[in-house]
Amino acid sequence: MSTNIECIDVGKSYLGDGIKTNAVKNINLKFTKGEFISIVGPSGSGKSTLLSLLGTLDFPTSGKILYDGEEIVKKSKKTISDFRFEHIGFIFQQFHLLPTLTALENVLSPLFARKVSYNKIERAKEVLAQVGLSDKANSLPSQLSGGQQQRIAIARAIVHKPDWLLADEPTGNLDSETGDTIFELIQQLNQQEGCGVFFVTHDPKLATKANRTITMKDGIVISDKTGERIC
Ligand SMILES: Nc1ncnc2c1ncn2[C@@H]1O[C@H](COP(=O)(O)OP(=O)(O)OP(=O)(O)O)[C@@H](O)[C@H]1O
Repeated sequence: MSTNIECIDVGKSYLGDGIKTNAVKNINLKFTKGEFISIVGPSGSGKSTLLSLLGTLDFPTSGKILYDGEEIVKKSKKTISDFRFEHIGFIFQQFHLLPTLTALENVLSPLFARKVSYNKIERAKEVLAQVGLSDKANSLPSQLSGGQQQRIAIARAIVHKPDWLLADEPTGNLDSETGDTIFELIQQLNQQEGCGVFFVTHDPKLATKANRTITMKDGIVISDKTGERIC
């Protein structure tokens, strides 16, 4: 499955305290597997909402999102969860590592209770090596720096070989030098593993390094630019 994604008139509204917030509106976008897309825009412009819709963590209140022509969120909970396991990896600003598990166990955790065709431990060691942390396999998250914890979170996000890596401000908690290194690592994985990347960021310098930049404001896409990578 190549998992191209198409958003058709996608909208998402939230109802809270009787007030309706239109978090995203009229989104019409197409994404091809392997693309590296940055998503920028002011706080509250709908970036995280769009990312959770693309990741099937939430469902649109209008319009639809097609994955190779299929509308996944209309299917059963199990089908949605299997789809997410097979196709999507997530990383967040807060690393969300399990504090009592070692780095290697954290990387392995998405594979617990899943049947896969490869050796799970070998695969986890392989991705730990890809993020440059083979020597930290037995460390607990508390024994690692912020940048190292984010690397472990990235290894965990790609261990199941997803088609798309969804990154919600993954450099937001890191100093700019570490943030740049994390960005470069994600770029490398995009090229080596062939997984597409959605990279939400507030950092315009990082955003321009992607080959496609989507800018949001007040829930709508105000620009969608594809160009040469600057890096
Ligand atoms: N669960 C929710 N319930 C109600 N309103 C929500 C919910 N999640 C988001 N919103 C609202 O939807 C709008 C878009 O929020 P979203 O988090 O997508 O923006 P963002 O661009 O990611 O912001 P930031 O850069 O601050 O993370 C905001 O007005 C927000 O308050």
